[in-house]
Amino acid sequence: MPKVSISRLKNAPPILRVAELNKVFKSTGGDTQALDNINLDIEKGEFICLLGASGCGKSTLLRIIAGFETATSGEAALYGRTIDEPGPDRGIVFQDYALFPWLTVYENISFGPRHRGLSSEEVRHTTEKFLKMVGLTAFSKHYPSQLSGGMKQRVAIARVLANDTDVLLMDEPFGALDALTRAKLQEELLEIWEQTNLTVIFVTHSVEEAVVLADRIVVMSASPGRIDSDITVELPRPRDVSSEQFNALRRTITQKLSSNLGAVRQAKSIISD
Ligand SMILES: Nc1ncnc2c1ncn2[C@@H]1O[C@H](COP(=O)(O)OP(=O)(O)OP(=O)(O)O)[C@@H](O)[C@H]1O
Repeated sequence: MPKVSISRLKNAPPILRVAELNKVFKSTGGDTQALDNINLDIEKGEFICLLGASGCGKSTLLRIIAGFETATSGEAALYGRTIDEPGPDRGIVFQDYALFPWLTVYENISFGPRHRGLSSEEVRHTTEKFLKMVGLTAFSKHYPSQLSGGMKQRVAIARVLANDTDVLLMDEPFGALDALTRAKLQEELLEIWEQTNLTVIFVTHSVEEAVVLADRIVVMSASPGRIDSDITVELPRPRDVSSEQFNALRRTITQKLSSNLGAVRQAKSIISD
């Protein structure tokens, strides 16, 4: 029995709209067009993976949605409001955890709720709820340096969840983890996603990770960063990585990425000739 049917997404209102968005980085070495005319509508509750080769602009797009970076033209809007700064409606999880090393696990997670002005009872309730959700209740008094990579990433996820965020932005969050821990955290993330109303935008290089996780895979191509294709994943959950359908989709997407890479190499060689 699939845990989540993608039918739960039908008719959900779009909450995030990226429209005609361009990003050019100017530097003394020349301009880099990181993103070229990106258009993307994301519905509430969707799990989107941004997938593409290094340099295709995945992180730049995520950082613009997070409000850390501004578009050169076009816009990203959440609930109809242009994003021009970070906000509590979006939380970001990076590959390198970005925890406060001087705070315990409990204090890292309770930091947001305390600064939101919740009562001490609400802070305790929220912190304990998310500690439990990520399976770290027994480690609440540990410091980040006393945790494994997987545990640190669980704390980072719990910290974002405790901020009562709507959109969870994840930039290759499991990229530094070993294969087994990565698979476990993917499973846990999907469980959390099912228990909450979160919209997830997840950046990855890994085709397999995207096919395991996503409702939609947005495949990007580089130089400049563009959306190459937007693929709805109809496979039931939990997904069987050894199934024929899983592998057929993985192959199709890998071929797309390879042909994108080939086109970029060809374009670069024409430019440099
Ligand atoms: N602050 C910056 N200044 C100048 N150029 C930048 C800056 N940030 C990114 N770029 C350039 O923009 C392009 C897209 O970079 P970005 O990091 O978004 O790609 P990515 O797909 O996330 O890559 P990776 O998978 O390697 O992290 C690259 O050519 C990169 O060199």
